[in-house]
Amino acid sequence: MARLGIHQDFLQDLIRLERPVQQKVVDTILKFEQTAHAGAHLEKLNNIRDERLKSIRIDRKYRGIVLVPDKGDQLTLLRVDTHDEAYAWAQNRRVSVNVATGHMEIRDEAIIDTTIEALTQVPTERVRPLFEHISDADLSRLGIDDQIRKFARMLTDAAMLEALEGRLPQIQYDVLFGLAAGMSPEEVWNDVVGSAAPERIDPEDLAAATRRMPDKVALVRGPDELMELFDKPFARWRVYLHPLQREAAFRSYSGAAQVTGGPGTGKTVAALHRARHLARGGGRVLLTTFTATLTRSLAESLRLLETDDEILSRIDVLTVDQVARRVVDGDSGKFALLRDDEEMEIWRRIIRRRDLDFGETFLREEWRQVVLSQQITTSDGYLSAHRIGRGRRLGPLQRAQIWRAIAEFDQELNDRNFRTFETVCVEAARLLTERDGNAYDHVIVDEAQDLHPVRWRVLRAAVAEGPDDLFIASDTHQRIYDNRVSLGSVGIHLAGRSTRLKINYRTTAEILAWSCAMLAADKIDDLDGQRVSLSGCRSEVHGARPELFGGSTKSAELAHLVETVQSWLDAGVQPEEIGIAARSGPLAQDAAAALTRANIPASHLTRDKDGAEGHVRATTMHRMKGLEFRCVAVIGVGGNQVPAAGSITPVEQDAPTHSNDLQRERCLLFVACTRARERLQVSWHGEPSPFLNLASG
Ligand SMILES: Nc1ncnc2c1ncn2[C@@H]1O[C@H](COP(=O)(O)OP(=O)(O)OP(=O)(O)O)[C@@H](O)[C@H]1O
Repeated sequence: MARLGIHQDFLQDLIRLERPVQQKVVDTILKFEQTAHAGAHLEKLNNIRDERLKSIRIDRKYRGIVLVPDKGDQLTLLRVDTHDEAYAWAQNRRVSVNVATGHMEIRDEAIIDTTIEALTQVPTERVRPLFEHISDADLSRLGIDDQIRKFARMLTDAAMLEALEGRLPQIQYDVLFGLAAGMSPEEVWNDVVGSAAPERIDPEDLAAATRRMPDKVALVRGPDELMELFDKPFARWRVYLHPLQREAAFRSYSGAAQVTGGPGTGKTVAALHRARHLARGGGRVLLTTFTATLTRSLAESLRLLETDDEILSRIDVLTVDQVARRVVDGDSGKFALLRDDEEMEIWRRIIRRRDLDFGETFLREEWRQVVLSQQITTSDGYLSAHRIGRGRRLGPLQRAQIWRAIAEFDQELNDRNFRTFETVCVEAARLLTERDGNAYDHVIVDEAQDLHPVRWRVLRAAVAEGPDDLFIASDTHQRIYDNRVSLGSVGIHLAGRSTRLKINYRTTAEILAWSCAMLAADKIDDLDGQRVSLSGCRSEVHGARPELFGGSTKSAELAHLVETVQSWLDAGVQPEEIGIAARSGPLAQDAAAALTRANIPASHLTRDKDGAEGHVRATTMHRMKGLEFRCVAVIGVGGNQVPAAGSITPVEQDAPTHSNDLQRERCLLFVACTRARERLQVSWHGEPSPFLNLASG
């Protein structure tokens, strides 16, 4: 029986159609699938360049254009439009197989032919061809076919290429664009084409080409699923998975495995599919991450993916702290959990009592990052400990002083039955290790780059070492807290079981490139200690460049913000599709207040308060993690605010920590900027932040 696949680009068009037309498309697809002889519904088109394009009747007014490959029984719906528009579209198009990627691609052959014809008439003797330095062999290797090569050889500047954007096959356009921008063929291969095609490519075999791109063409499991896709267009990830996402999510691993990749490359999506896959296999699954806000959004997404309550009941979506708390609560009765400010007060008291020459933040971080991280329990252990990443050198006398302060802190917690999240985790890891039987069969960790070693130990102890035990999604370019870990040191060994995702589905190529440039000089390792870079992370969607604005005062900046938000609303963006990020909570609050004063509904998102429906959301850069918006304004990116002075260790006190702090602040700005799907505005008042590349906005 023939089946009809749906091309993603077509879905985007369909979302704009009226509801009754959408319903008729669904009915047509259903009818099509129920008929043994697919050809019964398809009509031949006249005056067509590509005979494999046929038409399907939706109703009196609308037609669909379907690709019918020469062999195979999967047809693909490429477009739905009014009768005349659909026919005009099909008449000019040709579908082909890209010989580098093996994917199906579509071009407006008519306009490319006309352009070549027009360029033939233009005398070019004195102008250098744009791709003079690139050989034919390189162009072919990068998947440029005869027609596009002929066109490319006539170009003398990049604007001529850009004029045909959307008309050339997308990958071939991106290849030429990269070369025109000065990238070498090798760089273009890595960045645009990606990994080599998995098998020998037959340029005539469209059926195989379609199968190779499940993230673009998908079979939908029935009319309900299709209708839901129209309702929730941003939930397309439930159906369209890239082959690498599919592999990461559904593969069986002999031990712990990880998925990495730049922002928006679908790591969370892979983690969600994996959670469902393992739960469907009967396992008890923990899906976890580091903040409650993130678990709320994971739980919501999971409910989009899986509706069967029985399967859902096998998946716990909890922060690591919640897991630890459950274990400890069940075992040791009531205790008081210290708030951050209460903990700092205890450290301050100890410093006063002992007349120490260290600040409370330094002592607390020494305790967290050296003592707890390395599970140090004796003064000798601390005297000989490596203090990697802590910078400031300490002599034996200072170490002895610090150790006594830490012992006093421990004592006070014990005497008063106080705990911090870290000590709860330490206890939970111990209890889980002592217990017979593990809490879970599989643990899946999202945003893993931000977990402290004590939390990793809880996770390690919650699942027995073995096949499919831990699945870790992370991007160390997005580390926004100070927690660094090498997985080996907490008993997690990946042994090369790692998948790197490269296609960004969230952000436009323009926003992504601008944001990635901010981290270009940073040296960043992954959780397994391997150097990683963002090169190769790309987006296939193009849009406006980020806008930059500097105001002379804070009120001028906020006034500009109000204007920008109003212009986005006027263009049809819904208020809840707009996010405002600031380095500090008070500035986010001021932004929400300025918008409200201008009669734009806005709320300030905090730890306990999600934004109201129908409101623009303003929050801190930290809280932006895990969110995404069509339009994002990152505000207050001034020299005095980003990096935040209070978060940077002075260079003269500790140079390595100073540069770690700067990197973390850059990553934070990077995270905020990469939450934008379509539009990004970055603004400041006074001097701009040194992190901003003002030339490239
Ligand atoms: N295969 C896909 N097809 C379409 N959209 C996708 C696909 N995979 C992911 N997306 C969409 O891309 C966006 C980013 O996905 P996701 O949050 O999983 O990325 P991420 O790598 O976890 O991002 P980050 O690291 O920035 O938090 C989401 O809107 C998601 O719906």
